[in-house]
Amino acid sequence: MTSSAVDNSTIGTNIPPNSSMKNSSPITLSTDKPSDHGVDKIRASIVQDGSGSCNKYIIKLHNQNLPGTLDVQPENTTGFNFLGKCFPVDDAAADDTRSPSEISFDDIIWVGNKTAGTTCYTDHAEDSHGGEYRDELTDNEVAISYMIKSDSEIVPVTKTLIIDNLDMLPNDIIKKEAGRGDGTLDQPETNGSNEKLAQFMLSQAYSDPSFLQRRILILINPNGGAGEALKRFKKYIQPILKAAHVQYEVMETNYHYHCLDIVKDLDFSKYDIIACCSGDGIPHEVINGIYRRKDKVEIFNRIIVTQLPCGSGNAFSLTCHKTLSPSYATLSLLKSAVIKMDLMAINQGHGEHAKYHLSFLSQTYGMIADADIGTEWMRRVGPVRFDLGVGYKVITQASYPCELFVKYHSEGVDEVVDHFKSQNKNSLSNDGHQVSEENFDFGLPSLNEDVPSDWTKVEDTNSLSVFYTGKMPYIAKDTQFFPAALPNDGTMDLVVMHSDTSFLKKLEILLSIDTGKHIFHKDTVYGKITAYRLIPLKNNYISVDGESFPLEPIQAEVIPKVLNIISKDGNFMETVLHETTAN
Ligand SMILES: Nc1ncnc2c1ncn2[C@@H]1O[C@H](COP(=O)(O)OP(=O)(O)OP(=O)(O)O)[C@@H](O)[C@H]1O
Repeated sequence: MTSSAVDNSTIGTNIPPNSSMKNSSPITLSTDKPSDHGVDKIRASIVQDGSGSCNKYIIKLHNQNLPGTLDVQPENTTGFNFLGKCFPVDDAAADDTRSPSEISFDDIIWVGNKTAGTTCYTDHAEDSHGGEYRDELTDNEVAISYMIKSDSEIVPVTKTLIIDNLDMLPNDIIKKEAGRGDGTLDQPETNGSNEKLAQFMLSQAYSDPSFLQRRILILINPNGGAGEALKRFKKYIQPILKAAHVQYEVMETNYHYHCLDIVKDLDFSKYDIIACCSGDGIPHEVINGIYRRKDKVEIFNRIIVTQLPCGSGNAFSLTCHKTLSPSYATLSLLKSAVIKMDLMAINQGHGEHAKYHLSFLSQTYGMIADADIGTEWMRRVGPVRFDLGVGYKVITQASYPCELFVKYHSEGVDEVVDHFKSQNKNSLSNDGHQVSEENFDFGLPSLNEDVPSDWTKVEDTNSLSVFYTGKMPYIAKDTQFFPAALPNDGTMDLVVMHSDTSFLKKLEILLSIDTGKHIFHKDTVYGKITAYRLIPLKNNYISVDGESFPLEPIQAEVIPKVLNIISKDGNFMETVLHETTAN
C-alpha cells in the first residue's frame, strides 16, 4: 500500500468569488524580478476571461510560453469495438484547445503559497514529484500545478508564477494603500503574505476547493485492461494525484472477486472516494461489497464510487467523466461535483434460495450476452471477438426465446423522449437525498409468484434476439445503447430486438447504435421501466454489468438515488437526445 499525505499548510479554503474585478484589464507592474532559486518562474497576470467560458478569469503569461508537448507515448485506452468501429485514442485530446500563452483555471489542480518543487512528468511515477524543494515565496508569487497536453493524454507540471497585476485582485486579497487623492494607487501589497492570493486562485480553480480534501482509495485490478491497468495508473493517474497533493492509498486486487473481500472489512471512515482503476467489473464488486455490509446505508450515504478507466470495458468513466482517457478522467475526479445515481436491484432464486445483487450498468440476455460472454474462449483475439460474435449471430438469425414482463414508466420512444425532455434539466443536482434501510426492502414479488397486474407482458419474445436494460447511456465508446438514460430519474432503459426482423433492417439498427438512433427504428422496442422479470427459455447467458450470472429467471427493480458518483458537468455524457431535445 502506498500513500501520499495532504499538506494542509499549502492548500487554501474556499473564498467566494469577488465581483470587484469586473471589467478589469491586465496591468503589468514589473516590480519583481524572477529570483534565482533555480525554480522556473513565470511572469503572469490574472485577467478576466473574455472567451465566454464558465470561469471568470484566466492567467495570461508574459513573454513565456507553456512547456511544449511532453514526450509521453499515448496508450490505447479504448473500450471494445462495436461492429468493426475502432477508435484507438480518446476524443478528449482531439477537442483540447489549450493555448501556450495562457493557463485556464480549469487546468489548475493545485495552488500553494510555497513552492513544491519544479515538477516535470517522467515515466517513473515515483519521481514525478520532483525534489521536495520548498521555499517561501514573495507576496505576489504562487506555486501552481496545472495540466498540459501530451499526445492523447494530459500531464501535470508545477511552476511558480509572479503575478504582475495584484492591484486588480479583489480588495480582500490585497491591501491597497490609501489613495493619494488623485485617484491613483501606490504599488499594492498583499495582506502580509501570498496566502490569500493562493486561496483566491484555488477558489477559481475549483468550484469547491474542499474537493482537494477528499481522501481517495485507489483499487487497481492489475489484470484489467489486458494487464495494463497498473502501468496506466502509474503513468497517467498517479502523477496527477501527487501534483494535486491529494491524499490517496492504493490497493491491488489479487484474484477474481478479491474486491468483495476488500470491501467486506474496509474501514470506510478513512476514505471519501473509492476510485476503481479497472474496467467495469471492480465498481460492480465495490457496490455489491457495500450492499452486503450491515452499515451499507451509512456507507452509501457518504462514500463516492468512481472509475478511472484502466480496463477493457470502461462504460462508467465514459458516461460520468465523459472520457476513456485515464488522465482526463483523473482531472474530472479532482474537479467535478457529486450527483446521486439510481442502482438496480437484481433477484434470482426464491424462498431460501433468493439471491440479491446490485447492478449499476446493465443486464442482458440474448445476442449481446452471447457475443460477449459466449466468446470468452476467443479472448486472445482481442476486443474484435465481440464484433465477430454479433456478426455471426446476426447472419444466423439467432433467437433467444424467453418470457418477459416489464413495469413500464414510458412505453415507446415518443413517451421516452417526452420524459427525457422533462427530466434532463431538473433531475441532476444533488438534492441531499439520503438512503435509508427502506431503499433495500425491495418491492419485487417472489419469483415463484405471478408478476403484479400493472406489469406488461412483452409480445413475440419467442423470437427475441436482444434483451438489454441499462442505467448508463454508453456501454462503450460510440455505443449509445441507452441514449435516454439519466442518472437519477428512477427508471432503467429497455431495448428489445427480434430475430425475425430482416437481416438488412437488423444490420441497419445495429449500425445506428453508435449514434443512438436505433431507438427511433420501428423494429426496436425502447422504453423506460422501473422493474422487469425475464424467464430464459434457451441455453444461453445472462450478463449483469458484464459479469456472467446464472441462466435462470431474473428480475430487477430500480432503487432511486443510492450511489454517490462524480460526474463531469453534473450530468451523463451527451447523447443523440441532447441534440434532438435541445431548445
Ligand atoms: N488479480 C486478479 N486476477 C484475476 N482476476 C482479477 C484480479 N483482480 C480482479 N479480477 C477480476 O477481473 C474481472 C474483470 O475486471 P475489470 O472489469 O476491472 O477488468 P477488464 O479489463 O475490463 O476485464 P474484462 O475484459 O474481463 O471485462 C473482475 O471480475 C475481477 O474480479
